[in-house]
Amino acid sequence: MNQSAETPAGDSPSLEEVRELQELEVRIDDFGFTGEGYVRLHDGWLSVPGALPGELVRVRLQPGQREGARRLYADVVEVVERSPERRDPLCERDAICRGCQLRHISVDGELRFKARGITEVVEKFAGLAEAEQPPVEILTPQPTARGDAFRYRTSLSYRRVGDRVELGLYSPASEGLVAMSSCPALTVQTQRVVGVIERSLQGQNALPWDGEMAREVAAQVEGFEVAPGVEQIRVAVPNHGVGLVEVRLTEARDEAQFEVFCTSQPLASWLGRLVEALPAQVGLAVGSGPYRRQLKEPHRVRIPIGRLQMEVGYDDWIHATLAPAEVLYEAVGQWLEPEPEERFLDVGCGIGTIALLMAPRVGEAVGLDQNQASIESAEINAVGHGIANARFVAGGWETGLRRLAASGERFELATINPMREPLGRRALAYLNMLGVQRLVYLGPSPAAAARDLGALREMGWEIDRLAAANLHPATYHTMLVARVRRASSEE
Ligand SMILES: C[S@@+](CC[C@H](N)C(=O)[O-])C[C@H]1O[C@@H](n2cnc3c(N)ncnc32)[C@H](O)[C@@H]1O
Repeated sequence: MNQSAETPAGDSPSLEEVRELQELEVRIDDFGFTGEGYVRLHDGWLSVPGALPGELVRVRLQPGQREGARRLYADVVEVVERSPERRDPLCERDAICRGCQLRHISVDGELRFKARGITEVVEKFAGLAEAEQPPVEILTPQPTARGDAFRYRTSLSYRRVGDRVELGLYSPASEGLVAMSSCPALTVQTQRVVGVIERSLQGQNALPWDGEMAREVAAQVEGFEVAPGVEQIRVAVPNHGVGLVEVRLTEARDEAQFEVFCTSQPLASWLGRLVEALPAQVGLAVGSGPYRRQLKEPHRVRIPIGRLQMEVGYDDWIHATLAPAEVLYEAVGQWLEPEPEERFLDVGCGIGTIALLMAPRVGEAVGLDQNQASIESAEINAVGHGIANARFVAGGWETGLRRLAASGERFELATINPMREPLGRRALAYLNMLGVQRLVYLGPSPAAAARDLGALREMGWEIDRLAAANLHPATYHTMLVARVRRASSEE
């Protein structure tokens, strides 16, 4: 049974006390890395999603805490003393959905949290003390609206509740599913696709595929066992107008079993209906890993980015949020200070957006990316815009940069825009051979980016501008943007 207690501010309880009390009042010390509130305990930490630094909150320990863990997790029961930064949440589902970790804080508070995060990772991983760092600028669309429809991907789970079907996101705070078609954080296109999936299920009081049907199939197939979890079909909807619905069968373990799943009547007819109902640019795939079948190919689409109309296919990476991305692209052009005769290298070019935006301002722009599909899209986009001084090459960080260096290419300017992994010292070393002097690093994972910045500093580069790019408002995600110059270069 839950007890209740108060701990005077400043008197932090121990892990054991928190476990015993289950429900207690705590003063939040600071933000954790992922935007949750955290409390320093005598011998560990307490993470409280949805609580803000300085607040006094009544919290309840979440069920299922790991034995011996030094970090415990609790939910807010009541905010006893509010932070002046606290704002009304973005939507009425706030209490149960944690998709947007910073939905309850003012825009200024969110931006300060993000800027501070950049300072901390640069100090920790790039080895540059706060006092030595340039001030962290903020790159965010103006005015910044909380609750912009910025998310293009969601996972929907299925479950049968009595004679009803629920489709949505599993909520961490209850066993229920949160419906996603009206989630204000999803892009309009993604909401539309989720709506199509929901409608395809309407009027059914049984799942197209569920545990019961699995057992019926199991009775027909020798060696087929039904494990717990077969009731769930997960549907992911990445989207920018172009997307893919993936129906994951949790139980396909061999080809024969997969075939039975796909052709079993309730599932097959539901999938058939979905193929008809989904927009042309959204594909449909069933299964995962080795047992996966594409039932409908997604069409390519055109997306406006600044003055460009970029063609994108499903296998291409592009920003989830366009308005903030445009602010970012604008900053890249300004920060690089290009001269008309200089050559520009776009490392991790994707569909070629940065190279094509830079091409009119430089002598030549070259894009490098390991994704062959994106290189083809980039070429299509260059031809489509009549841009003749941009070309694109396929290759990994190290091999691609080495080949460019080996063939005697030279560039004054570059951007580096990886995913969430650092490039590493060996790949970065080629930048010196390529003659690069000014570089803008766009790091979706600030810690990974700061590691690369640390390696560059060791090789004689200097960070002279820093920014936190707010590409995902209301979440803890921040992009680290840094301008780095080769200190030893003669300009
Ligand atoms: C964040 S996206 C950047 C896309 C592009 N700069 C834009 O603004 O649209 C990262 C890109 O890095 C590429 N990439 C990831 N790992 C790579 C590697 N090891 N070598 C080369 N490219 C890689 C991906 O294919 C992807 O297109």
